[in-house]
Amino acid sequence: MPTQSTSKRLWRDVQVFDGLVQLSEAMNVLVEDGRIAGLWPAREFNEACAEGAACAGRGGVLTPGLVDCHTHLVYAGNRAGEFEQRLEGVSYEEIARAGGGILSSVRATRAASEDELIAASLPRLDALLADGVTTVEIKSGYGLTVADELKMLRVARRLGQLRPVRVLTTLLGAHALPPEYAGRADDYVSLVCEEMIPAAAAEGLADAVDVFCEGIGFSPAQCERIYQAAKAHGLAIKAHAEQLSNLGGSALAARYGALSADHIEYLDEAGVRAMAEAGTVAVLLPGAFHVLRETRLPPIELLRQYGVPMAVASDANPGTSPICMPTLMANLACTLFRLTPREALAGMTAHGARALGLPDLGRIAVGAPADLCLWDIQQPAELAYAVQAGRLRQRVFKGEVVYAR
Ligand SMILES: N=CN[C@@H](CCC(=O)O)C(=O)O
Ligand SMILES: [Zn+2]
Repeated sequence: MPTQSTSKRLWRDVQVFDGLVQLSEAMNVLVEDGRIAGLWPAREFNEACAEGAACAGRGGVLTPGLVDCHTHLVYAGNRAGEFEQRLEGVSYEEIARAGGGILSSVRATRAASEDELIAASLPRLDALLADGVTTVEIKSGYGLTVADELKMLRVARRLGQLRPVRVLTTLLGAHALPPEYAGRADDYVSLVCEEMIPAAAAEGLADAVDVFCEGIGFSPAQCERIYQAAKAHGLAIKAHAEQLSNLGGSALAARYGALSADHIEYLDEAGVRAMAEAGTVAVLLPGAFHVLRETRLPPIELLRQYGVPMAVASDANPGTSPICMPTLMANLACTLFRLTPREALAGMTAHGARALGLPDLGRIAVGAPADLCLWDIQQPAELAYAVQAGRLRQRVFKGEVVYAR
């Protein structure tokens, strides 16, 4: 893995997408001590500004490192068989109610050791990194016992030590009702609130708590109990909401100050308004929409009207989105959801970072952490336009060039 030793580096004559917009002319970008120290139009650039800086790259498009703010990267096994069933007309919900779906991945993940989960998950993480990711959120949710959920979170933390990437972890104990609690969902929610959340918080294993608020998941009342426990332990809140039906899960999450409500195909105007008022980010997951062959579109125009920031993420998981390519998500966000390429890229940078409570990330601005990608393309929109691996020339993490070719 090539690295450079100087801490002062200069990228020259690059087109810049700053996380929200494309800058109007070619720029020079100076990085020092892991942060962006200067940003000048290339034509105005004065060598004295960057004295002592090594030239790290010239030409191409510089973007913030991509932020994949919603993944289920850690799991064992796969669900290719269910993919075939769904193609034959069996629905995701029917498979779940028959004990497959998430519970199928739970069986495989419970049976796997931490090392086995690392071995299974690293290639997926590497695929994200090869496509420009510098920050990734990883959820638990395939353990559904205290020990197995903590195991997943530990694996997620270890992945962040094995590769130059920032990993945020989210406890998703309320992903599905484990079979041993059949008919006793409230008791399982008590386990999540009284044992899982306190244990994850005490061990520093979770940055946030998520729920699956859905008919095949948990009711709004059950989710609310989980949010109260998360808040009591100082953890941020997220929601899988309005994916298959409208239960008002996004508005509930917003009332608890959630960082994000994710999926949201069935979100209504009241939910959009609640999110706008709370500053809750809408996380769009076009991979799951595509794989489930969903037809109900998220309310993109309403989200725009109310000024709700829209993030875009891979939702990499074995069931609804077995896809580890964020730039493909940018393409699907445009083709399926009609986002503009600029919106899709903001969704994978500035707004993705905001969905993780990290507003300094995902930007190219003086003072921001220097997580960057240099791409061999002419203009930023190409990242959403073409689906093509191998365009990443450099990946920069905390000011270090951690990948170069
Ligand atoms: N909707 C719930 N959770 C995941 C899917 C998990 C699975 O099917 O394994 C999602 O984000 O789509
Ligand atoms: Zn998810």
